[in-house]
Amino acid sequence: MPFRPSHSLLDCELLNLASAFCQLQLPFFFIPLVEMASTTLICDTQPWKDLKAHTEDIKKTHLRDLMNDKERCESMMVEFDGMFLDYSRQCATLETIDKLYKLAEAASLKQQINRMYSGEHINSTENRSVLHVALRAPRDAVINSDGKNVVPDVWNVLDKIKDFSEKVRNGSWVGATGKPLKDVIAIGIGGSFLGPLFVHAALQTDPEAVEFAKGRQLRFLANVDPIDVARNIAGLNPETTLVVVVSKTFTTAETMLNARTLREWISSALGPSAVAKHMVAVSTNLTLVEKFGIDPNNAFAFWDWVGGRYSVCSAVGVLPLSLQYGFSIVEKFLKGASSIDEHFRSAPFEKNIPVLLGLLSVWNVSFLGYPARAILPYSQALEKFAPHIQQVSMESNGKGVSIDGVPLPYEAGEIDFGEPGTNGQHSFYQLIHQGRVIPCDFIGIVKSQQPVYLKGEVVSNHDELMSNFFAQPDALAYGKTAEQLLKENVSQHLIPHKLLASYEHRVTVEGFVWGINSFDQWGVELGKSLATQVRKQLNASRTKSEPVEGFNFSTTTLLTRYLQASSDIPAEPPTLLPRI
Ligand SMILES: O=P(O)(O)OC[C@H]1O[C@](O)(CO)[C@@H](O)[C@@H]1O
Repeated sequence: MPFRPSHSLLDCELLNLASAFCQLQLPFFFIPLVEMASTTLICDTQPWKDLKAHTEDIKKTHLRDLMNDKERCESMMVEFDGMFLDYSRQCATLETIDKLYKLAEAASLKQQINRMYSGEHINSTENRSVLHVALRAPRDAVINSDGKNVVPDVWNVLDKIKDFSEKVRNGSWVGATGKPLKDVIAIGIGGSFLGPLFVHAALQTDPEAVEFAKGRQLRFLANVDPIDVARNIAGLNPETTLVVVVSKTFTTAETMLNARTLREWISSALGPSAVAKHMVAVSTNLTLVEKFGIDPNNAFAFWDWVGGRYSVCSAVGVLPLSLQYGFSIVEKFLKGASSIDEHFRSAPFEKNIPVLLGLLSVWNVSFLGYPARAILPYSQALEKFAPHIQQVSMESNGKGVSIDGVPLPYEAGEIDFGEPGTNGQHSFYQLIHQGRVIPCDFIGIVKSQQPVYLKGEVVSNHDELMSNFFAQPDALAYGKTAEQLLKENVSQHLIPHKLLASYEHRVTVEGFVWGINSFDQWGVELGKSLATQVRKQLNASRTKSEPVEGFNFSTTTLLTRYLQASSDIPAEPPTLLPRI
């Protein structure tokens, strides 16, 4: 069982030292013991073996030569609904692509896609359907889970969001002191934060969306670090602020402590009864929503068949974004995602953008041995795309066992990172150019929403940006690998969801081929469990001066020093809120 060495640097002025401690985690701690099935792993199939052998041929070719083959390059270009994918800079020949289609067949990829759309419980370890596609389905669509068409429920919530967000925006829903609620703080973490933040960042530069957002602020509170609370409430008035608590489970420690902190912020300013007008919730767990003190009528539901990291098209993203930009803008991007869903479901693999992206990821990771992937949008509006896809991809496919619980003899998952171009060129591109081979996704936008032309300049500012978008892949092509996604002049607020849906399905394709469950996340439970143990220890040490015990030597040493250095914190401090 492989150890996952990690290290953290606890360098805190309170401790006047920089000390690192290493802990070895056993990543399979929480995998539920499932019946070891005798299913064949994909690596035991002939197409996998053929691709392994083919790798030797590929290593003898040079991308420079492949790029000179016009017919090859032309056949590696695909477009759909304003997206143009050029994957000719991949270290692959037409024979490679054919072999990948055979691998897809061996993985029953088409059948698995069909099973997902038909609502089968493909998330077998949690016994759930996987139907985030239903969140953006047209009102008259029929998508079943457990024999029930879920689309009417989806639209009941969307209609409720439309109604509520319009009331808040037009001032017919006001706060406890009768003032309109012009600012929103959305509390959530992981999938309850990263997707909505990505879309918000993209819409902030869209002139139409900006017009709708005039006079309003939307902020996101994710980290339990009180600095994040302070930053979020800085300059805001509780009288004109609406807090949206976003949590699929309504149990996530960070989110619930932040929710209690902001409930205190509101109550201490406006009285306890103000919570009813200043706090609403998004969750699947309406019982815990009510127990927290939020009226269930002010809760916006979603369902277990929506994974947290796939939930941006549920009330998780739609509510905060509708409050900020209006439901009509949000409804448009749901349509963008839905268009990709239909494409993914029905397009033949050779024209199917998410399938091609997913198969090429498997090729890079499992055959060429390139575990990392750089996501490089040449658009500052997409600055939060890579952080969102990090969770979608790495929490989905960062697995070590097959969906049947069989330890994998190959690595699954990709190490995703990225920054907008051209910023990355002045940061980590040197390593990609001359250090390691890292497959790159270059994403370009044809028309900027913010055109700037200066007299006397050779090109517009957007063309300056795009000069790099076109240059970098060629600079890398000689020896490295890159894909290019060119977004045509679709309006900005359609792009986030076409990209988002394309990458959601890309990750799904990878998981289907690797034979893993991309829709559970048992691996993160260990950390939550250990944090609970430390939390209890800190409380016992601070309130009853109990010595640190039950931890390994390193953690005991650091915890003891932390407690000593922060011993001036009173055991029972008064309620303290940020001072900013
Ligand atoms: O929406 P919740 O239930 O608060 O969970 C937040 C996040 O925590 C995780 O469960 C673990 O990181 C994610 O899958 C999820 O998006």
